[in-house]
Amino acid sequence: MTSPDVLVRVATARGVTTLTLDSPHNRNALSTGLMTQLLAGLADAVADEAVRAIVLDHTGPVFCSGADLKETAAAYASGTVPAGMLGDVLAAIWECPKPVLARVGGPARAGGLGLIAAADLAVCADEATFAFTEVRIGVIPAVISATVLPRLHPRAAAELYLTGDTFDGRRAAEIGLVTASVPADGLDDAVRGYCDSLVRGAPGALAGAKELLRRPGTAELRADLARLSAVSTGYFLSDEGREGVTAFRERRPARWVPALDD
Ligand SMILES: C/C(=C\C(=O)SCCNC(=O)CCNC(=O)[C@H](O)C(C)(C)COP(=O)(O)OP(=O)(O)OC[C@H]1O[C@@H](n2cnc3c(N)ncnc32)[C@H](O)[C@@H]1OP(=O)(O)O)CC(=O)O
Repeated sequence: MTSPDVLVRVATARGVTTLTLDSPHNRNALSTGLMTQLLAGLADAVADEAVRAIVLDHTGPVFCSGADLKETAAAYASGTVPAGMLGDVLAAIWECPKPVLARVGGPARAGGLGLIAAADLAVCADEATFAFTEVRIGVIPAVISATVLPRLHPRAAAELYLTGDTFDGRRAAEIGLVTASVPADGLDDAVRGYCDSLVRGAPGALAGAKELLRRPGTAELRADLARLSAVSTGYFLSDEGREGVTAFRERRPARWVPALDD
């Protein structure tokens, strides 16, 4: 029997801590509770000298469905939305001195793509699907841009941010959103192979190599994320954001203004 209060499971073996998003009922949506536990799991893995690498995994069919739109809908009553914490999570992954690898066995949407892009390595199943759905919800991929844009070609970013269209694992690998896309039955072997390589590295050298990869530096990232969190909050609180989130909760198409001609 698993406790509903545990949204991120932690297991450590052979130098690798696996943080498993475990909220399948809402497709591992980025609720405040899940993000709090993810931040705690990351901090513990960083502090543990026995840990050389971190894997972000998931239970259920979906890697991550992005911002928790039901929590957001409920928060409208208080005139605010829980948008800021995602920036802290992305910064914690991006700045983590230990390599982080995302194991993506199923779909990821919007904020979930921020997690994948923040990770140093990401391996997905060919059948996994991806989409920057934000504009269809009336918001923009603001916070996640801090990690996604350094990975993507500007042309791919423009196409995918503006259309919200769904793409598969092979395309995700082509455009650099993931490191590799493999048949689903080879996913665990591929993840294990990368982890075996990662744990062979000297811990200090791994941290130093990550710092090189993160230039121009973490101060800029933090400042960028603070600004982007405010932008994101503004969109979630806008008329379009409220309509998109409400339409999601009511399981109906969003009604944008002005409406399209028939
Ligand atoms: C970070 C920033 C922005 C965002 O992240 S906006 C979030 C955008 N997210 C989405 O558009 C994803 C919405 N979800 C889906 O498209 C699908 O659920 C899925 C991920 C493709 C999975 O499909 P599947 O058929 O497997 O599951 P269901 O659709 O039947 O959903 C099951 C269950 O889960 C609930 N749920 C799904 N996604 C969310 C979510 N994001 N938040 C809350 N709840 C979610 C869904 O409502 C169902 O619940 P029921 O009670 O069973 O109805 C902005 C920035 O970067 O700044």
